[in-house]
Order: sequence, then structure tokens, then C-alpha cells
Amino acid sequence: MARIGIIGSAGRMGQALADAIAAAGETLSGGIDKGGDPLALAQASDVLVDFSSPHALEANLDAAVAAGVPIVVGTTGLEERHHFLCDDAALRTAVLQTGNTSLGVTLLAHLVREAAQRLGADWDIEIVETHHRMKVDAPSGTALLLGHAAAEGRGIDLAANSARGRDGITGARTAGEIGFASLRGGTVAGDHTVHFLADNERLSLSHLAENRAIFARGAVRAAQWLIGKDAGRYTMPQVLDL
Ligand SMILES: NC(=O)C1=CN([C@@H]2O[C@H](COP(=O)(O)OP(=O)(O)OC[C@H]3O[C@@H](n4cnc5c(N)ncnc54)[C@H](OP(=O)(O)O)[C@@H]3O)[C@@H](O)[C@H]2O)C=CC1
Ligand SMILES: O=C(O)C1=N[C@H](C(=O)O)C[C@H](O)C1
Repeated sequence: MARIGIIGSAGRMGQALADAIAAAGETLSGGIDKGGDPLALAQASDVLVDFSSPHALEANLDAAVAAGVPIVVGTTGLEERHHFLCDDAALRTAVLQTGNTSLGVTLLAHLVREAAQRLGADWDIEIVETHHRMKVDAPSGTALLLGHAAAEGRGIDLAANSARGRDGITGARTAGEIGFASLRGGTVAGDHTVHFLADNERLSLSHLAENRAIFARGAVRAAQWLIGKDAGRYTMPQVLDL
């Protein structure tokens, strides 16, 4: 049985993850929240799963590296420097960072990449996400993941071609940009739609999460898969063989 340690254990995802670990027949080695000791947790675990805060990421990666255990990073709201930290840690241990651990979104990203490639640049791309009222980051990590997939399909750089929130006299849409819009309210676990809009026709690809169990199940699969892997960065499509 794998010993899985949870960072952010008292949170919404931490609790869902504890249920998923039990359902998978694995062992919960412990959990920490703000002020907890990630190194002690890492030393007691075969793998760490982090659903906490970007502020915690550096210490969590350092703990994983120091203890020589792999780490699944599900925390969102990451900036470029956080991705560099993941790259750096991945030189010394196995790191899987993703904005969404569900099977459905992992497949959706594949479909979005394919659609963006096949439909061509005259199809505008807009990504809309809806989440519960407690979510603190926008756009969601999943929206950004889908944006990256669309940009890859198009052969463009997402950072240089993003419209993240429009307000006021914005002028007409810039050709080639990928737009993001975020809705917050209620208890929505996570809805994402990628709209492809052309002259006189539209194609929309959606994923609707009905609860957090789907993310927790995917995170446990990722954690199980990561144990024993060489140092490096890994992805959900590798875990799910998609
Ligand atoms: N990749 C994916 O598939 C998914 C990712 N997420 C992401 O996971 C993260 C957590 O989401 P959610 O569970 O809803 O959020 P919550 O706010 O419910 O939980 C966050 C938890 O992290 C803890 N925490 C905060 N700071 C630290 C720290 N420095 N060290 C250790 N623990 C800390 C909090 O503890 P305290 O209360 O003491 O501050 C809290 O228990 C978010 O970034 C979210 O977007 C969510 C769902 C799926
Ligand atoms: O905060 C959440 O709840 C979620 N966060 C992730 C994200 O930012 O995409 C994944 C999921 O949508 C739920």
C-alpha cells in the first residue's frame, strides 16, 4: 500500500482526497495545512499530493526533493516563477503539476488541441469557466491548461495571445487572441467550455465537474503512478495513457 501525504488536508480537496485514498485501498500517511511541516510529512510518505496554496509550493517542492519522494502539484494560481520551481525540483525528483487531475478534462485538452489545429486561425477561441464562490484564483488552472492546449494546436504562444478579462471600450477583438472569462458563485465544482467561433457557426467543447471526487480520484491515480519514477516532469496524459 502506498503511503500518500496530503498538503492542504483540511481543505475541500484535501478532504475529498482522503476519501479517495481510502477508496483506492492506499494509506494516508498524514496531512498538513498552513504552519505544518512538509519535510516531516514527506519523510513519512511514499508520495506527496499538494492541493493548498501557491505560497506553499516552494517549501513543498523542497521537502519532496529533500526526502526523495515524488510530488503531485494540483494547486492552481501558479505564476511563471512557480513553474520554474517545478522545473528545478524535477531535476531531482518526479513532479507532476496539473491544473486538473480529472480524466474528462485531460481528454478535453487533447480534443481542444486537435480542434484548434484543424479549425485554423479564422476561428476565434474563448474559454469560459464557472466555479464556486470560495475560489480565490482566476482564470482557473484548468482554463489556462485548456488555453495552452489551444495555443499549442494553433502554434502560438499563449502569454502573447491572451485576453484575460475585458472591460470598457475594449475595441474590436484582436485577431488570434484566446479570451478568458470567469464566473464565480454557488457551489459549482468546476465547469469549463472552450468556444470556437467562426463566421456563421460555432463549436463548443465542455466539461462539467459534478463534485470533487473526480479530481481526487485522478490525483490518487497520479500519485500511485508517480511512485518509483525517475526525476522529471510528468503529465496527466502520461498517467491516463491518453
Ligand atoms: N488540479 C486539480 O484538479 C484541482 C485543483 N484545485 C486547486 O487546489 C487548491 C486547493 O483547493 P481547495 O481545497 O478548494 O481550497 P481550500 O481553501 O478548501 O483548501 C486549501 C487548504 O490548503 C491549506 N493551506 C494554505 N496555505 C498552506 C500552506 N502554506 N501550507 C500548507 N497548507 C496550506 C489551507 O489551510 P488553512 O485553512 O490552514 O489556510 C487549506 O486547508 C486550489 O489551488 C484549487 O484551485 C482544486 C480542485 C481540483
Ligand atoms: O478551485 C477549484 O475548486 C478548482 N480548481 C481547479 C482549477 O483552478 O481549474 C480545478 C477545478 O476546476 C476545481
